[in-house]
Amino acid sequence: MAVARRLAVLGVGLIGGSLARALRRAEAVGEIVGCGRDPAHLARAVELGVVDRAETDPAAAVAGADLVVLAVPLGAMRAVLAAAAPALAADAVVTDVGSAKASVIADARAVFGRIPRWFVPGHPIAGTERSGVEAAFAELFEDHRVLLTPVAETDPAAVERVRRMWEAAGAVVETMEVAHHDAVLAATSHLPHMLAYALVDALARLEGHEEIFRYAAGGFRDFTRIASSDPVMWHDICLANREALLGMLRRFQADLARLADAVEAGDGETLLATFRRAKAARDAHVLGRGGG
Ligand SMILES: NC(=O)c1ccc[n+]([C@@H]2O[C@H](COP(=O)([O-])OP(=O)(O)OC[C@H]3O[C@@H](n4cnc5c(N)ncnc54)[C@H](O)[C@@H]3O)[C@@H](O)[C@H]2O)c1
Ligand SMILES: O=C(O)C(=O)C[C@]1(C(=O)O)C=C[C@@H](O)C=C1
Repeated sequence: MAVARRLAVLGVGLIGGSLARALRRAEAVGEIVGCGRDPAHLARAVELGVVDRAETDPAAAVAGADLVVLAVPLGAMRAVLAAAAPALAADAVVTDVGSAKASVIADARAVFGRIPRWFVPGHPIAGTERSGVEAAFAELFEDHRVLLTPVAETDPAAVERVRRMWEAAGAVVETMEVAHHDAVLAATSHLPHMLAYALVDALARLEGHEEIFRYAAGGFRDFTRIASSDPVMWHDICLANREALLGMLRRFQADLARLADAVEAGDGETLLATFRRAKAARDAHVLGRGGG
């Protein structure tokens, strides 16, 4: 069943491009119009068949579109939404894919003076450490969760339209309260990215770090994969979700300090108890589960 006659994707990168590919493969949309800052990047998106045509002006991209997806970094959301706003069609539903939700809702309120009933905040819990349209693929969202965070003003019909869009892309859609979303993602996504960046950066600043990295094996590679993610994107996420992330960072600092104290005291019991509790939790809740 068609989700949109014309889909506008503002930000044709990993997420926006993957969604466009998925909806095209599902034959769920008519024309797909892309928008971005870089004409060469946009030309590539057209050349790859990810979008049918592309515009550098958000207003030109959304003109006549009945479904609009904001897929730019969080730091660009407000400017792009403001540029698109005057050209939004009366029947357009607008959603986003931002990794934090309160900040995007604040952006919508800043642009429109209220939270539009046709704006449905969303977040696909799926991705990779890569960026750009070349990294986009149709299967990215299959069996992964998408969290929609409607607020009191949000039109239920608009929520259902966005739900159908994600389901056409193969995702499993859930709704979540805004602050809870930002707290949960601070724990499961934003903190882990901070830790991966911090570890690699700490080692990279050591004297003789070349030798250290030479002897880094699978464990280091696994743990630090996400440190290859786009720094601007994660700069934006950390500042957009500052309060929730700070709470998790302070909690983690205290837990790490307790582990350091146990090492210093030769307190093997505390180390064993911690490691056993963590292994049991990961085996029970993370291993073997489907998507994000
Ligand atoms: N990467 C992930 O794993 C992941 C997962 C879920 C959600 N997200 C969210 O998706 C959004 C996009 O992330 P991505 O991974 O697709 O990034 P990306 O860098 O692959 O794509 C972003 C696109 O937006 C364009 N862009 C940037 N600033 C712009 C501007 N001012 N005007 C117009 N276009 C602009 C870029 O040219 C690029 O094409 C972010 O808000 C991010 O939080 C990312
Ligand atoms: O799999 C990855 O590489 C990701 O970073 C995806 C990931 C995450 O798991 O933290 C990153 C950002 C998102 O907002 C959602 C998912």
